[in-house]
Amino acid sequence: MEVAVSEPALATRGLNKQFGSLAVAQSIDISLPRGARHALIGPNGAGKTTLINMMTGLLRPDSGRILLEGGDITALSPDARVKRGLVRTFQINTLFPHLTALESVTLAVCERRGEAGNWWKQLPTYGEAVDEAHQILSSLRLAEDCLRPTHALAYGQQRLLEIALALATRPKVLLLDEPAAGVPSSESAGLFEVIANLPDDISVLFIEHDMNIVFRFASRIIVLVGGAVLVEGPPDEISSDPRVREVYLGSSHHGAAPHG
Ligand SMILES: Nc1ncnc2c1ncn2[C@@H]1O[C@H](COP(=O)(O)OP(=O)(O)OP(=O)(O)O)[C@@H](O)[C@H]1O
Repeated sequence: MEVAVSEPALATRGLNKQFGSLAVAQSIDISLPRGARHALIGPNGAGKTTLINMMTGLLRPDSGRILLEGGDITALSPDARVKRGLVRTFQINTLFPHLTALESVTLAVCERRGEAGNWWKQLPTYGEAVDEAHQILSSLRLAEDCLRPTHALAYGQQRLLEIALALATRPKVLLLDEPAAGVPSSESAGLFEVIANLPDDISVLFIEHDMNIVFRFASRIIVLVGGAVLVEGPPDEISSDPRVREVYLGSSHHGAAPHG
């Protein structure tokens, strides 16, 4: 399908969701342009993960639409969305501890190529899958450790491996839910540097609570409060926005207040 260049990589239109009487998404209109490095921030319970869950199809919105490169994906299953290029990582570790990084990513490449169940029948092309996996791991600075079992990798490397598995699906849009969760703060900037340097044809939306990281690596910031977008803009505008300051200084949360 030919896609107009002006079409956002991912967009939500009038997205609404209630849990009982609690409105967790209220008329959410978000546009993620191609190549974006956007952050989704907000206090605990603002509805960030719920929004990502609706984008990926884990949760159905009560109303509204989700568009991937202009095409309506609201009714598609999570698997169908991954096949179309909308891929996420989770806050929790979902890795196989005893496989090496290279084995895990090779399996993910084979899965994308439809060879996962019978890779042994495809030995000639299996080498190509290993090469592709190795190249992905190199791009994430994991090549040196790619033959070590996953459980022996540093936690920051394990989080990068999660991203490597997502890259093996050849995503157009990557949704990263706290990709540095649990990583020592001294390592999280390195992890975000890798994310910022992903190829330009991958659009990224990440949830992150560390405001130093958000202001350093996001090109735009979407602030969600009480299930609604409070404000969206570039880091300098967001850091000096009095409404954002009030939300962060006036309520409990587990990140630092925006600086600026
Ligand atoms: N399945 C569910 N059923 C009922 N309420 C839910 C459900 N999932 C989330 N909630 C509630 O919806 C609100 C939004 O939750 P969500 O996890 O999306 O927030 P968040 O912004 O991601 O928070 P955090 O920063 O703590 O991860 C919270 O009040 C939460 O308790």
